[in-house]
Amino acid sequence: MGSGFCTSISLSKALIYCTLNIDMQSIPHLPKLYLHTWSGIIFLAFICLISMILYLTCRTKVVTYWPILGVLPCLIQNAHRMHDYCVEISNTHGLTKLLKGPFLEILYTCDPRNLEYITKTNFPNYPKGQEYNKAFEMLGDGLFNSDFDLWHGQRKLAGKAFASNNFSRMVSSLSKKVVEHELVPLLSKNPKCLSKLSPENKFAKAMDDALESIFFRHVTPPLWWKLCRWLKIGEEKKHHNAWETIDQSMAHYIAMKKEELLQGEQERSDLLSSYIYFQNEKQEFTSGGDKFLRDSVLTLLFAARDTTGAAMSWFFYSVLTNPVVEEKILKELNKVKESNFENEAKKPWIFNSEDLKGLVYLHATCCETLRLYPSLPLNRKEALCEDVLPDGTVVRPKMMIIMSPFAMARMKCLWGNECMEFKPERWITEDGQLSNEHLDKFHTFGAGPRVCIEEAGWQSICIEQFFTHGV
Ligand code: HEM
Repeated sequence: MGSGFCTSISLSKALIYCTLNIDMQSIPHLPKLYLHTWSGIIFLAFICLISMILYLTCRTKVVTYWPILGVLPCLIQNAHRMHDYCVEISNTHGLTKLLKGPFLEILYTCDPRNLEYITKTNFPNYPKGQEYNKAFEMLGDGLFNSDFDLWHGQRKLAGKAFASNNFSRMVSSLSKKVVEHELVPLLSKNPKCLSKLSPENKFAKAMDDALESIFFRHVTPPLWWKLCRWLKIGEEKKHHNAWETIDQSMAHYIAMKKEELLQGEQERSDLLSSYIYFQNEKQEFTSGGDKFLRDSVLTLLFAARDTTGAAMSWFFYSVLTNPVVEEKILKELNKVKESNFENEAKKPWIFNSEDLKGLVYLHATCCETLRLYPSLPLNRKEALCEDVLPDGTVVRPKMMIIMSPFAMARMKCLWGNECMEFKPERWITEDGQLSNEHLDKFHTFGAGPRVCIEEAGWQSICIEQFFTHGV
């Protein structure tokens, strides 16, 4: 090493002499300077070589541990394709993998036994956690973003609001009205109405921006996004602006609804009215004035809006790209049409939730859509105390746990060799009934005490909103 180093110095001296034709001995301190320059170049070359080796290994290996940085470079490199990356991790490293970086310890899992244990069996040990709460700070103290007693109180209130008969009646009739008087005419007159040229809805855009920036908060180190928030740059600038717009709109809706209720214009059927009623009744956890109303209703909007939108988009995509499935659904719907619609000539036929009850193939198609394209592809929890998961993995306090229903759906060991295929038939038993065989590995709605509040009723609400036939 020493002699090689000296040789390279002499060679370089000769090279410079030949090229520049300078008498190097005539320049004072030159050998010392060369020595510094060359050791610097060699050091840089060494760093480049190591980085290249690590880069190539990182490209071919799914999870690589870099010195000091741990898995951080791999996470950053794959942030834009996080869901596919989870599938790759599971296919190469197994259903559960510990990922470590500076100030970062993530336990990634898509093992159904672990998910069941975390969300149900030992639920109290796995709250969403402080870092999750900070990432979703925009939702305030709403149900989605709270833990422990506050969550319990909010969950009870939301349960009461959803259980009201007025609410389900209102959703049912409003959905039908929207389809009949707005969606169908819009689609018939202007098939490009959903293009980017449609007029911008400020509130909708703010909700999109907010969700996108919150996603980035989940996949970047907390210190980094907090610094960006402080500087109001990049995704955090978007977040800040979205927050302002959302707050203005929410304040407007709340004031409008209070006014309507004061005038006695409306019965208490929507969720905001229910929350105002709970507050007037001084029920537990409802103090906090308009902030309580804003946090509760914004949470429901966040929880319902994109989950349903994504599910419906993937549903139509899957049906359109699988003509055999489409044919089978139309066959089922035609039977309902024949028995329910006296005046066949009157199009479009708009089905309501009652009409769609008992349509096994349609239900199976929805389940298959939500299996392959879960609206919440990643879910996150934080461990309180040390624990051991059913697969033997040791969990340490404060460890971040990332669960991936998206990856779970793509595991051959769980769903068989045809796991990637869109096959509603897997949800139907031999005697034509809906099968509950797969429910233990179907975590699209979560499970346990924090299972999606709409889990039971989602199908009736969503399908009714969009299902039209004969347009
Ligand atoms: C296809 C549609 C939907 C899917 C796939 C879905 C999925 C989920 C998932 C995975 C969770 C998280 C469970 C957890 O943290 O462990 C959740 C929670 C929640 N969902 Fe949904 N959801 C859907 C639609 C809706 C709708 C329409 C509403 C309300 C109108 C809603 C309200 C909520 C609420 C309030 C929570 C929080 C529950 C809690 O933390 O206790 N969801 N949902």
